[in-house]
Amino acid sequence: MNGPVDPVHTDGWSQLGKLAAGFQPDLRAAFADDPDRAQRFAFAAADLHVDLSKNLVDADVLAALLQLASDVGLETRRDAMFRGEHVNATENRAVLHTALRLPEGATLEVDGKDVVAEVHETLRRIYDFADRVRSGAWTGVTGQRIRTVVNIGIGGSDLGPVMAYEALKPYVQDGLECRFISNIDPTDAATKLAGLDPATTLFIVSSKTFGTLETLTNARLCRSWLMENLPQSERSEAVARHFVAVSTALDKVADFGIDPQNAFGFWDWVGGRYSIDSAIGTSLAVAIGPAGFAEFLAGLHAIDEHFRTTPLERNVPALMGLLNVWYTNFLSAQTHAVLPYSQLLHRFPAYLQQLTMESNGKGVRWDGTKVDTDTGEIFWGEPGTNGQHAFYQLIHQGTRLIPADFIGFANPAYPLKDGETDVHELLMANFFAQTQALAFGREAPPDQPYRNFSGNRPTTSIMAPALTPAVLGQLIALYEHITFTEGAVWGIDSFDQWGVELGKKLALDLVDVVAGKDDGASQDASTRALVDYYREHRS
Ligand SMILES: O=P(O)(O)OC[C@H]1O[C@](O)(CO)[C@@H](O)[C@@H]1O
Repeated sequence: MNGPVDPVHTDGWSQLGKLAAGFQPDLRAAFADDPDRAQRFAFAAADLHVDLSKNLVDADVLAALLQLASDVGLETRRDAMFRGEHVNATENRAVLHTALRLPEGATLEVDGKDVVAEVHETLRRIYDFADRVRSGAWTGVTGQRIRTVVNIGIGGSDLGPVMAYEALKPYVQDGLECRFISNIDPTDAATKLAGLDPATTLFIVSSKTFGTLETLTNARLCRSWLMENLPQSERSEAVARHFVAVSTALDKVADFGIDPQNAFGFWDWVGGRYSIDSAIGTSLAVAIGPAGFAEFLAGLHAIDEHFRTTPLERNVPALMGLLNVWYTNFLSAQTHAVLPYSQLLHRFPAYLQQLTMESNGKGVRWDGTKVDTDTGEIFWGEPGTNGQHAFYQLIHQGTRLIPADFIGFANPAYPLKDGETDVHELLMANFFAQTQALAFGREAPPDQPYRNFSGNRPTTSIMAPALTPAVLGQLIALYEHITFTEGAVWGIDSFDQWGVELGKKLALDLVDVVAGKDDGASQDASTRALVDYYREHRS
């Protein structure tokens, strides 16, 4: 693979630099001068309707962004990813989460193997397992059916499953509940296990590497809890009936004591933060059933096809990724808000934080050369309207530019009425009002400058008919490909995560110091003092 292009030395970049100098956005004028703006900047991608018209963009900026995409070879890199080339250069791996959602019968040979056949073979096993749990055919040691599935995992082995489970709650089978244990803070295991009946609880240990400290510690805590709370006579079969595993390291699964028959594998070409559609989604498949999970995969695939085949000027993930580059590198935006007008998406911003920040928070390009521009947007957010009563003040009147994605649905999951008023309509009126206020502002009397709304604060509105499994899949794939686009422009490897290594190693080095088995003499003075404080105050 050729080395990355330094974007800063491209024609597109220099055009954007010129356009940014003295850039005076005026969305009021832009709409007044161009009656078709709302239509011209509205795009369809599968079931998603995406309105980019309230962004700080005009025809010249758009043309320069598309020039930049061409200069850095965005489409070439995209095609290389879909083909299974080793675009994860620092780990010398293919990047093929898109293969996880290819329909049965498709073929894709990678490193001499048809990966689609393997994907569907694993899906069949997951679906069979999900059916058995859902029907009650899979029982615990006392013969009772499973009522609670506890996913034990962290990072990509947690954030996707919990986000999707929460988002698709209306599709979860009655009488089944999923819980998620991730943090090594023992509070997490203690509170999530509270009130559970071991006889009706099934654990899914989800870890790509099966070597993650948090996950293995929590898995052992749960195993002990199970053993302590089941009658002595039932314990010998307990792990076999109450533990399954998801991993690429099936040998380590066996070492933990889980029967490889009860394990679901996946492949090193699936990155952790791109793995919700692999066996890592097993808890979701159990919760919403194989048909729902298949619909979810089809949604992801629909956006893959859009990204793979649509010309860039209508390609929604590409356009959104390029706009983010415009804001980050040319208009000095420091962060990016994601504001779902759906309570069901309350974990979506947290999910996106790993997807975008672990992918693109890099200071060197994929060939090891140093980047010479900002990379990696800082994503954050909360569901509307809660955010409106918390931090929107800063988005409306603060000094920083914060591009914001608003996500909303025409149909509610719970159509409640307050007397004659449809409450979902109140929610959506807020969505529309906020994007309007941010774009167009309102001028205050000169003696009341604190009431002034400058407007020209950019938003993207993403809408769909309803939050179905397919639409959730589409939203995930949309942001995956936005992330890919930004990484391709910056020339970075969006698929490694070396930045998490050092902290993990130092934590292991400090375990004995914290326990008082090592005097910590080799530690720095601040760390030593903090550990001393901890040890003095620990009762
Ligand atoms: O699935 P695993 O191997 O336990 O890893 C969990 C998470 O840890 C990370 O490697 C970061 O530490 C993530 O990329 C990953 O999703």
